[in-house]
Amino acid sequence: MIGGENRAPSGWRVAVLGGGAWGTALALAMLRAGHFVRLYARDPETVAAIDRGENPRYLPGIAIEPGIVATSDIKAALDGADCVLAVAPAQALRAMLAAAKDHVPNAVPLVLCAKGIERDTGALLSAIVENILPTNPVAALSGPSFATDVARGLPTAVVVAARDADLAADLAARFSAENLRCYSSDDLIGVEIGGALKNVFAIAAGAVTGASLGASAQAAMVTRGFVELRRIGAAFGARPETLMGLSGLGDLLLTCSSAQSRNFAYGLALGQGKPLSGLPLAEGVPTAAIAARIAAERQIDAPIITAIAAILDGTVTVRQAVSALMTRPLKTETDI
Ligand SMILES: NC(=O)C1=CN([C@@H]2O[C@H](COP(=O)(O)OP(=O)(O)OC[C@H]3O[C@@H](n4cnc5c(N)ncnc54)[C@H](OP(=O)(O)O)[C@@H]3O)[C@@H](O)[C@H]2O)C=CC1
Ligand SMILES: O=C(CO)COP(=O)(O)O
Repeated sequence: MIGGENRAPSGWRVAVLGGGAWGTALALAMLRAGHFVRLYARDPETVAAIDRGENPRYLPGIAIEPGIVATSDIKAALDGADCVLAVAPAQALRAMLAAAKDHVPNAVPLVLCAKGIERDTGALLSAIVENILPTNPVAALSGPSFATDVARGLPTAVVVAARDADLAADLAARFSAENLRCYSSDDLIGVEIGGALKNVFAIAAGAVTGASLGASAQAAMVTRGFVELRRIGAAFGARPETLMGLSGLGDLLLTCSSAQSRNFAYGLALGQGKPLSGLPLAEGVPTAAIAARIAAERQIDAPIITAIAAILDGTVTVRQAVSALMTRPLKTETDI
């Protein structure tokens, strides 16, 4: 725990639900911030590996320092927790919360750490929490942060959002440590939308690179993609300045420019015409489909999202999508 008068006292019992790359990295981050950490991984092999000081399936080559109590018993993980971090993939959140529901202590904050929109329902993840755990305040942690960077203790900045600004500030203070700087926000929806939609554009950026369309096309796609992100954000009530921040522009910059991003890597394979099966989690795949549906239903102009969804469902090729995007009617740039 580092000093500074805006830092709250530490020593919470933090339950981290999800033993993948991000759950493991956040468990380490919480440990370094001075908390008592229990990590729930449903796979006993992951638990055994973390006990040995590694998570080779999800964080190969990274040493897991001692102190995290790993368990595949979700009840034990949640017993007496002061705070819960939900770190399963977005499409698995509902199932994981259903398993956790009876064991989450009343009124403790539930912090969403996944980035996505539920594909079947169009629900934002906060709505799923509010539905399953109505007495637990919901927060979201998002921003440009590769699990490997955080696990290695490299300097990283994220944003922690909750509707209650005081709760967001308290969580941000408690989670911050020497190399994890947490900003706070009361724009929960804005932070969620930024994190969810950037994954779709990271796939698009990978596809542009994979199809060798050039750096100019890449910059155009990211810029116009950001316009679409802001349009959809506005439709959900997100504040524009939130989307200009870490969860939104910040995460777009990171994941649209690095093959370290699994979404970018997925798009790269797509653009190169390589097989997609067996690739790691790419949250942008289900989110593209539901974001395209939301845009169509709400009559939001989102041609890049729509194109990515069509490429992913095999309706059009990358080249056909690019051609369609380039021949759309001309317009003023400031029409957002
Ligand atoms: N990796 C990163 O750099 C970052 C990831 N995120 C976000 O965090 C979320 C999780 O990503 P990440 O950890 O990287 O994904 P991984 O693919 O690395 O791990 C997913 C984990 O979730 C577990 N899981 C899946 N379904 C369930 C379920 N129903 N109940 C309990 N556990 C389940 C998996 O368990 P099992 O092994 O048994 O399948 C696995 O441990 C995503 O939304 C991602 O966008 C956000 C910021 C950074
Ligand atoms: O969200 C992330 C970094 O902020 C991780 O991105 P990927 O899931 O694309 O690897």
